[in-house]
Amino acid sequence: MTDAIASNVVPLKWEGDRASGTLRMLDQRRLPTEEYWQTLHSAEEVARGIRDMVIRGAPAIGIAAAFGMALGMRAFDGEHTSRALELRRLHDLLASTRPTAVNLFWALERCRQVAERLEDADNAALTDALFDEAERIFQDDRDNNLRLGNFGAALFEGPTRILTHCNTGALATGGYGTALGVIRALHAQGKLTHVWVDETRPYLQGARLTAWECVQEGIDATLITDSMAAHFMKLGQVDAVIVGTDRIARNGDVANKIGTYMLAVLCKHHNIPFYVATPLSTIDLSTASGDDIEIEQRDPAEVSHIGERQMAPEGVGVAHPAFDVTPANLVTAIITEAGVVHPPYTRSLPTLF
Ligand SMILES: CSC[C@@H](O)[C@@H](O)C(=O)COP(=O)(O)O
Repeated sequence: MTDAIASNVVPLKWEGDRASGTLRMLDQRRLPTEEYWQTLHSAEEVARGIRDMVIRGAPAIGIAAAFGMALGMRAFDGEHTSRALELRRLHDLLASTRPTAVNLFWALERCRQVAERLEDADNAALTDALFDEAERIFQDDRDNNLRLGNFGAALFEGPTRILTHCNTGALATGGYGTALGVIRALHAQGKLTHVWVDETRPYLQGARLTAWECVQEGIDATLITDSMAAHFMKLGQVDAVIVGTDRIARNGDVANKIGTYMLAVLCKHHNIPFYVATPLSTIDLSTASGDDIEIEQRDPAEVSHIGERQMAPEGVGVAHPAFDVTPANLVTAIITEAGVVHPPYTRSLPTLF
């Protein structure tokens, strides 16, 4: 796959050799004002990085978890007989970090299969194979994004104004991005007129990260609060909405950043297409519908405060579901590296695999 039009932004990188090297993670909590790379040595540190949102975005979480498994195995010097127990512990540690993004569990399952295949190999060989797998997951995700970006861009003929939500770019993936990957491809093909970037309350992934990626890439973007989307749609200034996803159920229901469902309803009202861009690794055919997807509940302080500053009075109740589920009937099409599928998703999604 060509790298020619890919951005250079990555959420993590390996530094040094496998025996003593470290995982470097770009601390996304400090962007856009500071580019600070954390240095991680262990599975425990990787788990903390995912839980604390140093790294976030469904595919990036999966990639980090795979490196966490490799780092965990590298540190293991026990007997072969206790290895299965240690692998289980590492799996559970990493799986407990965030519940909604299925890529986390998908990547850990790939690592489990590697360990199963190498059951009789020594610890060093298994560690090496887990590093190989983590690198493959990383590289494949980037390649898949480039593919799906081109499939997505082909849906648009002329000058296009896109609205997007949360951060689905290079920072959230192995590189390039899903929804932001389609936007990058449109930009590269000269078809993109403008991007509306939802700030994405309360964690501000749009304002802090998508806006930063657009500026880095020279993409003409305007930051809006989530509540302004309807206004610009009514003015006829949005041609399509493209979002990413943390998990798509078998019936096509889409879990994504809180506020996504609201956009899909607005699109229906304004007769605007609502697209979801995703690698196949985020499609979970084992989950029947969105009702079965666990929605992460995050710290209320992320809603009541902006940074350190308290915005709400003590004593008020605060809710913070980090994701919502958009019903399949509001989704115009799902864009993947294997092509674009349309409703009914119960029929079209399985054809992708
Ligand atoms: C390619 S990223 C798709 C989704 O993971 C993204 O839209 C999103 O909701 C990220 O949520 P986050 O809570 O920042 O991890």
